[in-house]
Amino acid sequence: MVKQGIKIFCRIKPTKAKTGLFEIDEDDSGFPKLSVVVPKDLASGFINNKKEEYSFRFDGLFDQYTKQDEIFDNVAKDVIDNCLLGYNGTIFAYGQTGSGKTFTITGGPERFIDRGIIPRMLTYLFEEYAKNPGHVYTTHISYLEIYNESGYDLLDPKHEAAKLEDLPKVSLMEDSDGNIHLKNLSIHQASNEEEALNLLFLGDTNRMIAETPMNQASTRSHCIFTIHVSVREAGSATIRRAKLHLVDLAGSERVGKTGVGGTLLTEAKYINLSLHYLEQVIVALSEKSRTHIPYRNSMMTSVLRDSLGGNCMTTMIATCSVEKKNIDESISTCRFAQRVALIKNDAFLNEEIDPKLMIARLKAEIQELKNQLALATGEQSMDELTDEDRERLTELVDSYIQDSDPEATLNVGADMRKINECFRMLKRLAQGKGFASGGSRQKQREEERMEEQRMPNEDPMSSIDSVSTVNQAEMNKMKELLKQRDNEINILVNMLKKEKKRAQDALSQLHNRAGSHQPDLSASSSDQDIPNGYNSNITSSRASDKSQEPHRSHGRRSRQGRTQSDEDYRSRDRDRQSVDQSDAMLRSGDGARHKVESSSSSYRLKDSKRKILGDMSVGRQEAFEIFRRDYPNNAGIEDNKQQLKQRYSEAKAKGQFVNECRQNINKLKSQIEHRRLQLAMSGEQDPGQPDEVEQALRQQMEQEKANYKEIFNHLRSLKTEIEHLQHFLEKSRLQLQKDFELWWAEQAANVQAQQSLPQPQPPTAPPSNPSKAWRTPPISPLKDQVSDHHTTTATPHHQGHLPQSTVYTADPASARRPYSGTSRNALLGALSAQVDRGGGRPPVVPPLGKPSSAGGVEGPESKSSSRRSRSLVDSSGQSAVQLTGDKRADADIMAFIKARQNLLQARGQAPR
Ligand SMILES: Nc1ncnc2c1ncn2[C@@H]1O[C@H](COP(=O)(O)OP(=O)(O)OP(=O)(O)O)[C@@H](O)[C@H]1O
Repeated sequence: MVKQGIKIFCRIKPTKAKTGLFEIDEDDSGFPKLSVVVPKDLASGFINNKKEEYSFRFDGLFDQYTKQDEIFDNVAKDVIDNCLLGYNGTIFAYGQTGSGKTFTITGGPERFIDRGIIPRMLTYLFEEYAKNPGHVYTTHISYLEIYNESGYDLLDPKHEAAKLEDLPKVSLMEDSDGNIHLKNLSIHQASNEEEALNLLFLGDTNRMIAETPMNQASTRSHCIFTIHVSVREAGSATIRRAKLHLVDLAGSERVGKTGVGGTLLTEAKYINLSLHYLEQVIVALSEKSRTHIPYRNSMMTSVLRDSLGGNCMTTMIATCSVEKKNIDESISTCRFAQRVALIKNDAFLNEEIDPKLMIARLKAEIQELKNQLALATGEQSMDELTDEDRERLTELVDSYIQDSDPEATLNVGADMRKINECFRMLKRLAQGKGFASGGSRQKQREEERMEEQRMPNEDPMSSIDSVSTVNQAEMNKMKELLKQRDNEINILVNMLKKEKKRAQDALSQLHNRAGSHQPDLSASSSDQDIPNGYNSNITSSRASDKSQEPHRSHGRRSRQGRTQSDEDYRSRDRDRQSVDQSDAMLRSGDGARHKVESSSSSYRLKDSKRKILGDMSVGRQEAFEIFRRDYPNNAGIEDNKQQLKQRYSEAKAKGQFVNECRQNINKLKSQIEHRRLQLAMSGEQDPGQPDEVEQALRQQMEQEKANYKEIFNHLRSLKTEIEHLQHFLEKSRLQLQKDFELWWAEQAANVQAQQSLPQPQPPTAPPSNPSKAWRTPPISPLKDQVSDHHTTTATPHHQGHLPQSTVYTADPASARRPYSGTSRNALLGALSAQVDRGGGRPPVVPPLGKPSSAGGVEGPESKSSSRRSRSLVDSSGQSAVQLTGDKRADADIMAFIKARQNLLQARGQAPR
């Protein structure tokens, strides 16, 4: 058992603001110190505390320049290494909203280098597995989200969850021993890195889709990604199991800021009850006198029971923001961490006997006992011994006789039939008749060969005499020698036979192969010469369980009857498929065209645009296109697409190179084989002298292998990067779709509100950072418009009719940006076109910034446009367009009309 305090680390979030309030002191204590200087105006605001300087010690402190890989190396590696040894581990991130918890645990939303602890851990895990081929590993994954004391399974593969409540609900169960079980939480086996990452992607996507402005899930929910690892040494019955929780807690802010200037701190106010309960547990654990720890108060503390004061090696990462406005929260986070550091956990090795092996052992024992019983009662089995039984007995008797130890015993179990058979064999041997089984025949053959090896002039009688006088040890020695020679002869005979078939065209074949780009499928190459693990497929494979099993011996016929060349062929074929796949992806042209197919889930990525547009009406599609073009994240999406394209090209080139290396290795092997054969046949080879030609070939082969290894590793990391980029794109696609739908719904709602109220509403704009904008509490549109000169001011009366939950909290700059200039005209065009269609006109999509030939849309200065728009909506704001009677279609039409009017108003072209 290892008694260990919870380790605490602190990570400072990057900021452009120069605050000068924090200082990191790396003294010799091994525990760096974070000093926080509170400005006087803030210090007086702290409740019951007027201190101006605070200092906190941590096991490690990471400033704002620390990269994700450093965090992984310094915080996570230890935990995962211990997990592989059989110790449970937990890493949890704690800090206020927006301080970088998700960034640290899962990673940033766009760049590959920003991937967080979880994806890096999964990659590391499978790399470690590959390093230990003598061990059998299994990995299972679960992903739980806790929101408002309810648990949800994020690995629901249906991928249709529009709300958190659509996900399967997870509940807590406690067994009679007080152990907590999570009912309904699915657990998935991941046989390789790709499957594991796909599970993470699936969970993250479900998490994102389920997040709405109402529940602000990411801020107020806890997410627990759990990796279950089990490891067994090949042949051992002992199995080690460990659980690793990676926890992204809800935002920890606990105080409300009120008052003029927003600097006055009021009474502490919990916004998240479960974090309050977490604190209670931490406090109870840090007080030695406390016996009752209130784990049961919340679902999160129940799930993390072992991580807090139990059988686990736990690490906390406190995420802090150094900006002045966040200083109180950062101090609070650091204080919390100091308390956490006082908790002592008792981690022990989770070792048990593998039940399957135990059963096998018990079965053997039962059989033995049955045999003994039958022997004692005389009720022996009357079945004949099989040939296999006899062979085995012959081997046992033979090794018994050969054993020079006088104490050696012959143990064949309590089976009378076997005992009798052994007696029969021994009798035959004593009579000089030898074994009667296959084993004896082999012995006889050996003796005959010995006879043939004797000197031709030797008197047979005298040799018999001499044989009879040599002692047993010498005899054995000779037999061994004989066996060796036999083997050598056999090898040469086989080679000769092979050569007979191929000798005539061996050289021409070699030339042919050198000129061909196709892999040499006939080469009898052996994967023994390929470094371990390089035959593994770089593409996804369902049968990849094998990758976790100890490496099987190659170079001989496997149990399924496959030869090594078969394996080689298969392996090469897989490599080719991988390149082909990259090629196909590249050919598809559009980087957003996703080709990843997860083998563990039904998580499929498809053409993003088609997927979004699929069920939209034409007018909506047009509006969407414009929305997309002005979408604040569009630049990032395009950048990721370009990167993806680049990676595909790289992967394709590398894949070809790997194939070439493989072919070269096979060619060199054939050449070495051929050279040996030639020397053997010509008898020129001096056994004491290495052959220089062969050595040169070997050197070349080593070089090729090194190239192969290097490029293959590169290819593997490229593949991971490609998967991440694809995931980012898929996430962006979903976010874009979500934001568009919400914007659209808002327009429709505004129109409905407008129908009862003649005053117009200003347009709302997509958020500057859509994924985050939803998280902040809704702000009245009035607030935005005060600083937005391009929009009109809504009356408070109107706000009451706005769906508060869907109001964007975009900054004024971004609120203006999406609908300015040419895009504004284009959107206007799309809206007009839709309305026109409502009146029976053909759809018109005007070119950006140009007057529409069909008259649907004019440029900003066009008077006809504004004239026509007035005819669509009358001066009272009521629609002059005939509605269809269909609720949804009418809402669409009204949304267009409304949005159009808003835009015109913003430009001063429409009546208010
Ligand atoms: N170390 C960092 N480097 C670069 N960007 C960061 C870092 N930490 C956080 N960010 C960025 O800051 C924003 C907020 O971070 P993040 O979502 O991780 O916060 P959080 O603490 O998880 O918030 P919440 O409680 O709302 O979930 C994100 O856009 C993220 O990319």
